[in-house]
Amino acid sequence: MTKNPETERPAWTVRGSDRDEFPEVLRVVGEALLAGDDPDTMAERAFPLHDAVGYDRVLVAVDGEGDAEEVVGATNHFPFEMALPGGPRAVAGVTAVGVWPTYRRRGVLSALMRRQLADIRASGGRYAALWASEGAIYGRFGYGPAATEMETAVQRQYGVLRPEAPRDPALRVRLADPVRVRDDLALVHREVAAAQVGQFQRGSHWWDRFLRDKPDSRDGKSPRLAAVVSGPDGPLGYALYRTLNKWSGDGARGEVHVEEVLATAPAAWTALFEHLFNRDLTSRVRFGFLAEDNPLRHLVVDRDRVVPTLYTSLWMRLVDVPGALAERSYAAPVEAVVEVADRHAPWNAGRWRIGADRGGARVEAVQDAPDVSLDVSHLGAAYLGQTSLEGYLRAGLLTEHTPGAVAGLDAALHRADAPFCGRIF
Ligand SMILES: CC(=O)SCCNC(=O)CCNC(=O)[C@H](O)C(C)(C)COP(=O)(O)OP(=O)(O)OC[C@H]1O[C@@H](n2cnc3c(N)ncnc32)[C@H](O)[C@@H]1OP(=O)(O)O
Repeated sequence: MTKNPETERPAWTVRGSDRDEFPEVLRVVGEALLAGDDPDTMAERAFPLHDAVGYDRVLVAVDGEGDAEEVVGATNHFPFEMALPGGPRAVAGVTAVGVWPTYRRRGVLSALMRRQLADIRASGGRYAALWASEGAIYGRFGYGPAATEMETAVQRQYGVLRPEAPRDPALRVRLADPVRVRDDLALVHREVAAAQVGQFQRGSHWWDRFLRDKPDSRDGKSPRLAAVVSGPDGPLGYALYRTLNKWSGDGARGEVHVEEVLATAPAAWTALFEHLFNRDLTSRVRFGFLAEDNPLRHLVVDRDRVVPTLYTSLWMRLVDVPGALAERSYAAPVEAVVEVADRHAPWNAGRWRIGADRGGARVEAVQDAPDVSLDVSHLGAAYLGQTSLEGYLRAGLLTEHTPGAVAGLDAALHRADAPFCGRIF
C-alpha cells in the first residue's frame, strides 16, 4: 500500500475509470450504500443503463499500485437535460457516491468532489444536481437544498374528490402492463419534462431502468401497473403503481403504492386519482413522490386528510455562477452585487453584479461593494425558485449589507410552481 511519506497514512489518487473496472465500482458503492445485493444482481441492473450513457464520467479513488491497486471510493454523473428556470439545460446528475468503509473520513470524498466539479466545468457544464443520502454531506461542497417534495398515505375513505373537480366524460382510463403502454408513458413524460422544473428527459435507457420489474424488487407487492388516461387526441397522464394484498380480521386492507403520477391536463389528474382511490379491496393509497403543489390536496374534499411528509429531493450546485445566473429567468427586476464564497470551485468566488428583469439577465464580475455576501450553496438552494434566501438571512447564515437586497433577490428568483424531480437517480 502506498504511504504518504509525511503523514505515514495511506495515500490515494483520483482518476477516471472504464467499463472493465465498473464491477469494482459497483462493489465499493454498493457496500457503502448498504445495497445488500449480490454482484450479479448489481451488474444486471447497472450495466444496461451505463452501457447507454458511457463510463467516461466515472471517477474512482484508488489506493496502492499495479496489481495491488484497489478502488476505495467512486462517484459518477449522468448527462441530463433538465428543465430549469429559463429552459431545458445540461445538468450533471451526480450519482453513485461511495467510499469504502475503512477509508471514510480521510478526505476521499472531498478529493472526488473537487475533481468532479473541475471536470464538469471543463466540459462546459454549469450545473450539478443530486439526491443526497444524508443532508449533512453536500452543503460543504457547494450544493444547496433546492427542491422539497412530499410523500403521503391517504385512507381510502378520504380519497373523495370535490364535486367541482374537473371531469371530462371523453377521457378513458386504461389499466395495462407498463411495458405495453411505454410509448404513451414516454409521450406524457416528454411533455411534462419540457416545462416542469426538476424533471430530466428520459431516453429509452431510462425507461428500461424505470420499467424493470424483477420479482426480487417487489417486496411482496404486485407487478407494476400503468393506468393511462387518454382523450380523443391521445394520452394525457398516467399513474405507475403496485398493489399490496393485505387482510385483517375485519376485512380487506389492501394498499395502492403509487410510484409516479403525472398529467398534462386538470381532468386527467381527476381521472387518475379517482382510479387510484377506487381499487376494490384497498384501504389506503400511498404516494411516494409528489410535488409540493401537486393538485391532490386541492382536489380532495378534506385536504387535511392528505398529510404530507416533506423531504429534500434535488440538491443544486452552480458550477458556473455567472453563466447559470445569466441564463436564468427572473420573476421581477433586480439589480444587486452578490459576493460569493466557493471553497471547492474557486473560479466562482468573487463579486458578481446581477442585473435582471423579465427579459433576461446580465452578470459581470465587479469590485463594487456587495449588497449580499453568501455561500455558493445558498445560490444553488435558491436557483429553482422554491428555497428563499430570506430563510438563510434569518438563520444568520448569509450577510445582507444593503437592507432589502435579499428580499429583492428572492422576489426575482421566485417561481410560482414548485420544482419536482420525483425520481432518485
Ligand atoms: C449522490 C449520492 O450518491 S448520495 C450517497 C452518498 N453515499 C453514502 O451515503 C454512502 C455511505 N457513505 C460514504 O460512502 C461516505 O461516508 C461519504 C461518501 C458520505 C463520505 O466520504 P468520506 O471520504 O468519508 O468524506 P470526507 O472524508 O471527504 O469528508 C469530508 C467532510 O465531510 C464530512 N462528512 C462526510 N460524510 C458525512 C456524513 N455522512 N455526515 C456528516 N458529515 C460528513 C466529514 O466529516 C468531513 O468534514 P470536515 O471537512 O469538516 O473534516
